[in-house]
Amino acid sequence: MGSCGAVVDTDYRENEASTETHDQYLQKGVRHLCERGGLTRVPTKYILPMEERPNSTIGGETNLKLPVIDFARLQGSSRSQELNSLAKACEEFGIFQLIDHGVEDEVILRMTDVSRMFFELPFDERSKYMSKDMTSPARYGTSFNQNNDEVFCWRDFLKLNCHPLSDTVPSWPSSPMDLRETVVNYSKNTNFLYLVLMEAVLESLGLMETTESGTETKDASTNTLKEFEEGSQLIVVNCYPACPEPDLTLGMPPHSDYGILTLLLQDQIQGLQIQHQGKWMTVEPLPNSFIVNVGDHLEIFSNGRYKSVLHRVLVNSSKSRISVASLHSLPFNTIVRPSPKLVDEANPTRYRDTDFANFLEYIGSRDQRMKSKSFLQSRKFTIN
Ligand SMILES: O=C(O)CCC(=O)C(=O)O
Ligand SMILES: [Fe+2]
Repeated sequence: MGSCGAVVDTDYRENEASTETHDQYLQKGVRHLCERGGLTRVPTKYILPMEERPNSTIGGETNLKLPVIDFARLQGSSRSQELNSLAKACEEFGIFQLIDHGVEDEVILRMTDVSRMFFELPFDERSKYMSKDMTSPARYGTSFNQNNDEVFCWRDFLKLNCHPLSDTVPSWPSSPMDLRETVVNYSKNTNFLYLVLMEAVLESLGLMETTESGTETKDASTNTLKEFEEGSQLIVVNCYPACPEPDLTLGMPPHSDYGILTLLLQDQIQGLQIQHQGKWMTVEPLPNSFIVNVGDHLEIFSNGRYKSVLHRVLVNSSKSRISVASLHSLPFNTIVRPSPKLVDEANPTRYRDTDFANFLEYIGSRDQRMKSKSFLQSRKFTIN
């Protein structure tokens, strides 16, 4: 471990003016670190303690075929069957693959292309968007929570706030030239999928009212659906450069996503793992699909019936990997609590009321690597 630090420290001293500390150098991100070429070891800052390394934890070898939900069937005559599968997937896995989603190949292809091109820009161009402000409409950064992370993870990101688009887009990167148009288009498509999925989620939880004639009405759920429509959307483009020592580090530490649902687009390079029945399992990429995660807020809203999924990202020594996560949440100032219809004597409220401010406070307070699902744990009552 010591010699590894020394190798990179030498590299760093040659490269940078002496006023910059090694830590400040690493704050510029993994791509910046790799760009000079010839990196043969990972810097000490990225080396996880033995017990947190990818191969030291249980599982990891096994590939997992996730439950598959067919978006087209969800809207056709097989809806009730598909709703059952949706409920089962959210209860048992907290994650599924969404196929037949109707988003055009062109929209997806352009999104992955523009993402790759952004990370290939010169560092000075990317760094214009570096910011410590978590609410900034465009934020380039590295690791998970680079201000607090004791050990860094092997990932750079670009986070684009999509709500409301008319306010936020002008602050997004103007380079690559078609980034804004491409992300707007992509975000509208994923937001549409999200809203249709949420209607299905509400129905699968028994929260849609039915009239006497048997036709569905949204009346009782109108307010809830409206809140979802007015919710926030954050596009996170993740870049995991090839890593010289992938067994020592992670692209992302174990975490659950804090919002309602995440729609994830990954390329064909493996890396995502979920924890299932106590074991880390690798998610096999399925072409033309989105991966959909249950987030902490949906676990709370469903009073624990649907489970947010713990996941992490492995890196590899030969290929750079790109993923695009679209995180959907309720509006920032909304209090998230279990739906009253899912609370009764047999199922008392399991979670404290929570909002975005609680989350920000929590995330700012500790090293993310140690937290896993503990934000959610901190919102749990310990009565049962
Ligand atoms: O890159 C991936 O596969 C997962 C990304 C992720 O978990 C996230 O952005 O929250
Ligand atoms: Fe995630």
